This record gives sequence, C-alpha cells and structure tokens, in this order.
Amino acid sequence: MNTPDPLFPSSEFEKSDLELSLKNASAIKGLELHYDFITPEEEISLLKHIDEQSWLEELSRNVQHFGYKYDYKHRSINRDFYIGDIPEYMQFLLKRLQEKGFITQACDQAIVNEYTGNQGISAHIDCEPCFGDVIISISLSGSCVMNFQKDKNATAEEKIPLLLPPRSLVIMKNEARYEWLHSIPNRKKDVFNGNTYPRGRRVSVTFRKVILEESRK
Ligand SMILES: O=C(O)CCC(=O)C(=O)O
Ligand SMILES: [Fe+2]
Repeated sequence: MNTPDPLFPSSEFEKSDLELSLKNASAIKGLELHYDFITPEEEISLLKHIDEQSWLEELSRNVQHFGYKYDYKHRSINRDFYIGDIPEYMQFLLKRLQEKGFITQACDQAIVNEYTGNQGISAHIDCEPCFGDVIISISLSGSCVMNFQKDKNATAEEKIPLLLPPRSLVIMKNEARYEWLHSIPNRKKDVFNGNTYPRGRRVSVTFRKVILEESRK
C-alpha cells in the first residue's frame, strides 16, 4: 500500500533555505530548530483534535489554553487558573521532548495559536515570572518566518529570521528565552533568502512549565 502524500509537504522548501534557517538559529545561544519533529500523519491527527476544541477569540489570533489559563492582559498565571491536564492527544509530544532530552522538567501548560490571513505576533519575551526556562513551539499546517531581535527597536538588518516549516520544533532556552524577543510579522507571505513562501493557516502548539507564586523567588 502506498503511503499518502503529506498534506503540507516539506518539499516546498528550498534546501538552502532550511540550511540557512538552521545556521541563523545557531547564532543565538539557547535557540534550537529541529525539522520533522513529528510525522505528517501525526500532524494531521493533532490538527483534527485541535479543530474539535473551541477557540478563545480574545486576541487578534485564536488560541486554546490547556493546563493553566494564561492571562495576557496582566501577564500572569496562578494556581486558580488551573483548567485540567494537558490533553491526551498532545502527550506524545511531551514524551518525545523528554525522550530526546529537549526538556528535563515536565511541561504543564500548553497554548495552541492559530494564525490565518496576515496574522502574526508582536515582538515579546514570554512572561518571565509566569513560565520556566524552556519555551517550546511546534508548527503545524503552515510555515512562517519568526524573527529574533535583542532590541525592541531593532532594524531589519539586526533581526535574525528563522524559517519554520510545518512539523518543525523550536526550543527557546537561555539567551533565546530571556534576552531575545521573538515575533512573527503580520503579512500574507514571507520572503526568506530571496524565496517567497505564501502563508497558509499556521497552528502552533507551545509548551511551558508554569511557575506558581509560592515557588517564585
Ligand atoms: O506561534 C509560535 O510559534 C509562537 C507563539 C508565541 O510566541 C507565544 O505563544 O508566546
Ligand atoms: Fe512567545
């Protein structure tokens, strides 16, 4: 029996662009990019489960929260925001992250982001008192360019772009977590290394470890 073609083929991406994206990632301490962290079949199954849940529409992009609800307005999280365990259909991702040694502490919070049209995310550092020292993001369905910059007012030349194809994994630790801001520009297509990549719908599954108030320093 033939295996079906993936819905979101990696063959769309120039090899030299994927290599450049890895090289860019290696310029930032604590930033890791891994392609094909999951298979196309796993991606399709995850998207099916995700699309069965309801979306929170409080931001410009849709989100789903699991584990603990994150309060974007006050940049806070606490024990009262517990909303249940991370769902079963995401557990294999956490298991794989542990098995590959990418995380050593169990993540207990997940945010799923959905970007459509020209949606992106403005430059930010994930809430430092709320979350632990590893931030994980897995891309599904569509690609994007994620920029890293040290300074809020960085010029285009000072930004380091990563091309994130579907099924890729980004890990932010160390300086990538605490000293660099990350963002996804609001636009309908990305130009990376001279090649144009139209944005489709992109869904990201992000994992974090919550720091509860009583254990904060
Ligand atoms: O969509 C992504 O990959 C990252 C989203 C993000 O930066 C966040 O949720 O804090
Ligand atoms: Fe973030």
